[in-house]
Amino acid sequence: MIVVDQLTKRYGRHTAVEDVSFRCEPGTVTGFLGPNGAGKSTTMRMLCGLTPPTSGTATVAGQPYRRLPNPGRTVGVLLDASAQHAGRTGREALAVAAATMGVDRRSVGQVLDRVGLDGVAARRRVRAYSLGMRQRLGLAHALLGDPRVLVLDEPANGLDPEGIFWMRGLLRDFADRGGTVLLSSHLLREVEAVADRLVVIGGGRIVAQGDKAELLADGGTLVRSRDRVALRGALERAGLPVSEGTDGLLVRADTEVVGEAALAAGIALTELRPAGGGGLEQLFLTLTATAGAQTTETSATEPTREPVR
Ligand SMILES: Nc1ncnc2c1ncn2[C@@H]1O[C@H](COP(=O)(O)OP(=O)(O)OP(=O)(O)O)[C@@H](O)[C@H]1O
Repeated sequence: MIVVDQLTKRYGRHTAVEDVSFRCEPGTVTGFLGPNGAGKSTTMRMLCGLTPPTSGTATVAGQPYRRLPNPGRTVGVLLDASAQHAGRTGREALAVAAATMGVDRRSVGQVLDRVGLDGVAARRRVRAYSLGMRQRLGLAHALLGDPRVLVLDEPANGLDPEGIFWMRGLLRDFADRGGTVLLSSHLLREVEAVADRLVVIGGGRIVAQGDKAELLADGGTLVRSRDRVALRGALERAGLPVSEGTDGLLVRADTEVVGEAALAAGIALTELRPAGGGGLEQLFLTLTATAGAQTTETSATEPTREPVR
C-alpha cells in the first residue's frame, strides 16, 4: 500500500507539486500520468525519501520510506535507469545490492532470468548497456528484495515493443499476486493497457484520479464551430478548460455547459457531443489542457475531476 497525503514541494517561488494525495492498493497497477514537468518524478522522489517535501507525507507499507528498516525488501524502486555504476557488470551490480539487502546471492541469477538479461549480458559492464538493458537491470534491482510494492518512473523508456509487452506482463503478474505498482509513463497506450487506476497530474496538481474504466468512460465534450478561434476564445472566457483535438475542441465540462457558453457568446455550433471513445490520449489532453488553473481534489475510491461542470 502506498499513501501519498497532501504532498507539496516548492523550489524557491516555484511550486513543483501542490497538495497531491492518492493511494495505491495491493493488487493494483496505478498509472501516474502527466505532461513534461507536471511533477511526477518529484512526487516519486518524495515518496522514496530522495527529495524532502515542503509539506505533506508519503508512506509505503505504513512507514515513510526513510524509516523502513531494509527498504529494498519492502519496495522496489526504479527512478533513473542511468543511475547505475557503469564500471560494474550487471551481475556484480546485483550481487552488491543483494549483499546490502541481505538477500541470498542465488536470487541474482533468478532476477536476471526474470528480466530477460542472459548470461552474456550479465557479464558485460553497465557502461556498454543500451537504455533498454539498463531498464531491465534497474527492474531486476527493484525486484531483487522480493518486495510487495514497486515504484517505477518511466520504466518502459528505451524498451522496444517486445520489451514493452514483456514489462506489461511482468507488472500485471506482480499486481495479480497481490503486489502494489505505481508506474509513471508518457506512453499512454502502455498505461491504458496495464493500469487499473489512473492518477493524472498537470502543473503539479492532481487533475483526475480513479478507476481507469470509469475515467475513460467520460472523456469530456467535443465541440465544433466554423469559427474555431472564436469558439475557443468564448469557452476560455467562460472559464472552461479547452484543448485542441483532431476532430474539434475538447472541453473538460459537460455538453450542456459547453453549449450554453457557446450560445451566450452567439456562436453557432456544427457539432456538440460527449468526447468519449478517444481513449486515454483524449482524456489526457482534455484533463491537462489548463492544468495549472485546476483545483486539486482527490479521493482514494471515487474517480474525481475538478472542475467538471
Ligand atoms: N531540483 C529542482 N530544482 C528546481 N526545480 C525543479 C527541481 N526538480 C524539478 N523541478 C521542477 O519541478 C517541476 C516538476 O518536475 P518533474 O521532474 O517532477 O516533472 P515530471 O512530471 O517528472 O516531468 P518529466 O515527464 O518531463 O520528467 C518542473 O517544473 C521542474 O522544472
